[in-house]
Amino acid sequence: MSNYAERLRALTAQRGALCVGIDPHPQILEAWSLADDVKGLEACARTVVAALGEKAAVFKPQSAFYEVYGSEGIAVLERVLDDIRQAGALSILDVKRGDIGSTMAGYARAYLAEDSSLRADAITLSPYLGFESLRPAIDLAHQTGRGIYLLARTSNPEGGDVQLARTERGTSVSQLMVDAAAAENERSGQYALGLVVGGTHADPGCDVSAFNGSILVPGIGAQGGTIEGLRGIFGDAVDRLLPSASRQIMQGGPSAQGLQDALAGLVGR
Ligand SMILES: O=C(O)c1cc(=O)[nH]c(=O)n1[C@@H]1O[C@H](COP(=O)(O)O)[C@@H](O)[C@H]1O
Repeated sequence: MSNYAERLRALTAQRGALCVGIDPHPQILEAWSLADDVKGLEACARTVVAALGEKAAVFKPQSAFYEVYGSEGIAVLERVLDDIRQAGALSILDVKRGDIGSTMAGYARAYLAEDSSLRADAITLSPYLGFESLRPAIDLAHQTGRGIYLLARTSNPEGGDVQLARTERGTSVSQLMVDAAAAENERSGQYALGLVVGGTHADPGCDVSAFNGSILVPGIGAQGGTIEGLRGIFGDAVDRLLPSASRQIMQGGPSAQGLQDALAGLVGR
């Protein structure tokens, strides 16, 4: 069985390194003339995968927009994750979970176990209860060949309050996470751990030049980040980036052509 890092490398080589966020905001539903209900949610999310499923390497549904509609919204999320699998693409389920280890084991089973209906190829996790609190998820990801993206430096302006704080040794909190993830990748040899570093900061405040996994870069488009700006921010690490845009692509819909043009506008740059 190939692991997440290997699958990601193979697929981005074929389809380009871009992640399509599937965030059916109420404003997107309205712009697509869909009702703000579970039927509108399903039509919106599954239209994105139908139009782009064989063109993009990675899709990232944001769980919040599905959870809003309760159990029926979660059922839609399961079908969207299945559509992504059927299209031969990879899924990153954006759940940003983080909890004490014993609870983390539950989240890990929900998203990373082979027999879970909500399984994804990778998930986003928050390491701010301590890197080691994520151990059950890290171990399960290694067992099932899945991936984890750790929030290191988020795209939002408030993130710096915590992530740029310095320890008594002068290292930023985000750098601690970068270094912990890199060490875990070296130890396991699976490179299952990636980072989330927003594409919205001229200086992200952590050095990822020696990082050995994938770097998810949200914030492209609606939050002001650009593909052209990535080399200036990330230097040579640009080859390990997985830029991600949600609204910028979904605003191209609902037509398949409009979505494909929006995707091509980002990948082609
Ligand atoms: O983990 C994420 O994907 C994420 C981390 C981060 O630092 N910033 C960030 O915007 N995101 C997510 O990326 C998506 C960004 O959406 P757009 O701004 O529409 O492209 C949302 O689903 C956010 O929750």
